[in-house]
Amino acid sequence: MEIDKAIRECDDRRLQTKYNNATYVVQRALALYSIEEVAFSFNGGKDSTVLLHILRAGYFLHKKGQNSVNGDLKDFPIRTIYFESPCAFPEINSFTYDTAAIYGLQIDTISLDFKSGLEALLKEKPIRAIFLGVRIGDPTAVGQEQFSPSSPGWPPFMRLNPILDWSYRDVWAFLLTCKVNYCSLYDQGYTSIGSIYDTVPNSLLCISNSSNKFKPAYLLADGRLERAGRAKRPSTSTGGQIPAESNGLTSQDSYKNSMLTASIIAVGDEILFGNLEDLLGPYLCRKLHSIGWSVLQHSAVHNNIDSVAEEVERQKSKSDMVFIYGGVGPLHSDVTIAGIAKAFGVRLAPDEEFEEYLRHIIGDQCTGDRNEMAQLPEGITELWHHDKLSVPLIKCENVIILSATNVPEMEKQWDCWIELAKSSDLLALLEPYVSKHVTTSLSDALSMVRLIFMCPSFFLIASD
Ligand SMILES: Cc1cc2nc3c(=O)[nH]c(=O)nc-3n(C[C@H](O)[C@H](O)[C@H](O)COP(=O)(O)O)c2cc1C
Ligand SMILES: Nc1ncnc2c1ncn2[C@@H]1O[C@H](COP(=O)(O)OP(=O)(O)OP(=O)(O)O)[C@@H](O)[C@H]1O
Ligand SMILES: [Mg+2]
Repeated sequence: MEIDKAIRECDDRRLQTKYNNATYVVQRALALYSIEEVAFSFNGGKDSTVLLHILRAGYFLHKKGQNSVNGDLKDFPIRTIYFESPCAFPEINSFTYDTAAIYGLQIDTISLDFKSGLEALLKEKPIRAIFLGVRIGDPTAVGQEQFSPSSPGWPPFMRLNPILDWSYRDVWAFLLTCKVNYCSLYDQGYTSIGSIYDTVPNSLLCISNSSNKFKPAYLLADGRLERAGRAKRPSTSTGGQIPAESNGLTSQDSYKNSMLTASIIAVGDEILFGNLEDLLGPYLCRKLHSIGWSVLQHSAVHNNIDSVAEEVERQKSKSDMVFIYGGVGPLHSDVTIAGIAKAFGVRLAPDEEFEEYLRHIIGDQCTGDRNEMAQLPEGITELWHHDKLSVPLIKCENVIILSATNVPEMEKQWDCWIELAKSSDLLALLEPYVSKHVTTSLSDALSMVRLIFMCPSFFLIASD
């Protein structure tokens, strides 16, 4: 079988592992469901083209176990569904039908929306599971596993996502290594294809001396920018810009003129054993105080997922912002990020954008098929990039993760954080604050306390 052969003969270990895992998912699904009970959702896009060949290879390997296989191009009995739309690119339509003809796909074309179309299909056919080319990083992938039941409100079926953990880079490595056809739009600078109304070529591939000539999609160096050619929808991903609604604080107005609160969490056994003097916590306390924030608590916890999770869970609801440092790195004992994911009840998932930053630092020294440091809490993570930082600051809702291990590094990260916060709506919250001293002739301390409670803003006044 040509796909299986091409992957086994290539020398890309990462691709081989991704391929083995994906075809394994296909084989397990085919062991669980009969051929009549599965369907393949194919739309001619690059991810579903990868999936087509993974399914062909997975089916071949499944049948090989039963000694009843010929590996022919047209040996593909899985029902294929295509939701046709008048808004689709003609190139996508023709590629879909041409591919169906080459590989003998039995295509059911559906002209309804996804949900109604699936409802009608499932009434008519015994389908129980559908293969999709969804990948982590797609807006619809959040919370999905390789086997994910359809969402509440959708007809009941299993979503099968064999290439869920593939990156943009993996997709192109596969298509080019296997030398299979893909839709011609990808050679014209399109990197992710939606409808004709929301998709243009990716401007990052524009050939500099020409406004309408683009390089092919596989030359996009940073997979995180795959959707740069898609019309913007509300999203948590920032691409270096900080969205107004994402400062992690609940309501701006309620904070105006009142004191913002922070908690600081240090993670590290060495601090608790007394082997290391913690200089970073006091530094952060001073910095927070200098911008008028009140530090409610500064705690230290063990390098252990549950200790981090419990402390983050406590502090994130108590304070406006939580700053956490220590336990961020490549060691097995570095569990801060896993603890934060646990505190928010989300899983760790590969973050393609973060992986690209790490790749630039580690370069070719990066071995293996998965960079564990690029696993970040799914659906709640924003990367705040600053030119002075080699990797961005990581923000999970109102928790800021600082990877500094010494004061000069912390100073740099703090300065960058302040600058980035100023460029977002956090600016209003970082307005200079004025501390005023009063002298009173009131004789007893109790009267002084009363005065503080009656007009606190006199003691802490925002500049406006
Ligand atoms: C076969 C199939 C099954 C789907 N199942 C679900 C589902 O269970 N829950 C859901 O919210 N969306 C489901 N969707 C919709 C997708 O999540 C998503 O909205 C769709 O692929 C459009 O993506 P786009 O807006 O990026 O083009 C399904 C789509 C397809 C084609
Ligand atoms: N119109 C459709 N008909 C059938 N399946 C679809 C359709 N739209 C999306 N899908 C399914 O959802 C998956 C994810 O869609 P998505 O647009 O992210 O990927 P793609 O179209 O394969 O590639 P690209 O990201 O380049 O557009 C597809 O691989 C396919 O399985
Ligand atoms: Mg698409």
